Amino acid sequence: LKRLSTTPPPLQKAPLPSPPQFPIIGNLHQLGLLAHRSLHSLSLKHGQLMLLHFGSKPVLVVSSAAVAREIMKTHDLVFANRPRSIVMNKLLYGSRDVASSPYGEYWRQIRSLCVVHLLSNKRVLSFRDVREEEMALMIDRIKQSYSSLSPLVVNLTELFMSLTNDVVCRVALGRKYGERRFKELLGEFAEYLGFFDVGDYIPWLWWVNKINGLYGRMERVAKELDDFIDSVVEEHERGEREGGHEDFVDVLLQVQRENAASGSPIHRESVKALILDMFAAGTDTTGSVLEWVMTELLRHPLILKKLQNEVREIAGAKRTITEDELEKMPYLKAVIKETLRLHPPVPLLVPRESMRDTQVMGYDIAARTQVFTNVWTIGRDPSLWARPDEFWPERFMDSLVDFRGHDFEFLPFGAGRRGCPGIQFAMSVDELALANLVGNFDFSLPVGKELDMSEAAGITVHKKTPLLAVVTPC
Ligand code: HEM
Repeated sequence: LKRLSTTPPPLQKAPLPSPPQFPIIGNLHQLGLLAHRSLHSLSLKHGQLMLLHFGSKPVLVVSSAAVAREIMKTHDLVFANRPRSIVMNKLLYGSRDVASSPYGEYWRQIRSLCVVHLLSNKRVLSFRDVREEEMALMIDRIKQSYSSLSPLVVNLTELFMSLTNDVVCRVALGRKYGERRFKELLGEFAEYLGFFDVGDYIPWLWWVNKINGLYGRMERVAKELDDFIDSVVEEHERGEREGGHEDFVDVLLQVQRENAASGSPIHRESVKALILDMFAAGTDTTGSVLEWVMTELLRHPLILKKLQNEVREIAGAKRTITEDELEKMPYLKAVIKETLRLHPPVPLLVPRESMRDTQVMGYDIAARTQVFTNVWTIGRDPSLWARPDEFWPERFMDSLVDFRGHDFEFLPFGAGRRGCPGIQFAMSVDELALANLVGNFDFSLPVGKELDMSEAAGITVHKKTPLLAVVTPC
């Protein structure tokens, strides 16, 4: 028999956590420079469904239409969650927005508010004159800078970002806010949104970005943006806004009043988070489509010519294209689709997370596995697309394939419950801008300039270098 000891055994030191197997990275896109491209190479080697480990987190990488269908259709509910993110919590009022909110009753309410009141077809149509005015301003600005004495080189990247920002500003806040600091803040905000935070994957390293000051910088940006949006909301509440359109803040305040009366109040922070979501999800993405479409058209002058013929024939001598006329421009729509296939603005979609253990294509997938769907790779899959790497809009002319989330080989806006609710909004801006640009101007590359096709890092993928073109009124 062993004698029972009354003295407690010495405390065992807890084993130190083993060093991370995964390199500590600052930005998702440094995961082999550009994530969607490096994940593409990995999937060529390892297949269309890969399970990686980012620190302590299992991460599923989907690179085929068949697996995407399993995730976003067959098991859409299981994968309807978004992973928790320290960055989103800091920037978006504890993830009270639609895009980063975890799946559940709150998300259902706020998404429905967004879909029914802000982004419905009827509401998008009601902003038609805002879009048409902004297009006319853009065209005038270019024409006024033109002189027949020297070629006019336009920074199209800048032009498109300012266009989409102005449209979203007017629609969401009621007027344009051109102040430099506001634009800088939105720029920093967008940059932080794409940040790959090591603390989300290796929890015991949560302090790294606190110590290096990054969280502090994010909190300052979030606070400044909050002060700004607060002042805009207060201005609306005091009824100080001059005339004009009913904007998103008006709509949300109205819904807030109605809900308060019926006993289910909407918090002020939810209103502000939704407004910020419109900027976060709507400006960069919509601008990126225009940037890539013009890049491809500069590379393919015959396609540009064919598009100009279609647009100019319908516009006639007046040149200004209205939204009604877009319906008569199937080639324009095909050109935009082809751009979205080759250059999806959000190539890995917004990450999702499984809510319980499940099976995908016969493999066991644990609860809380994060999912990246590489729609960039799927859009170039040679088993689904003829001449996959070629910019060939004709492929869409007699095809029913569309980007609304039913065709899993073409998912630039995602699909299922968490699919993008802003498709109508984005397409109405992109189609009108493209038609007016190619209707009014000829485009060529500046002499001696090569087209740089490289992509910059970020959750939304832009060109690495700004797109410059010689623009000549016709
Ligand atoms: C060409 C432009 C755009 C592209 C390519 C795009 C793409 C996407 C993608 C890939 C997602 C995630 C889908 C998923 O998880 O399955 C998403 C979500 C979202 N988008 Fe867009 N988007 C665009 C424009 C817009 C616009 C203009 C708005 C609003 C003004 C918007 C609002 C949202 C919101 C609120 C979500 C979150 C949905 C949720 O989590 O329930 N997007 N978008």
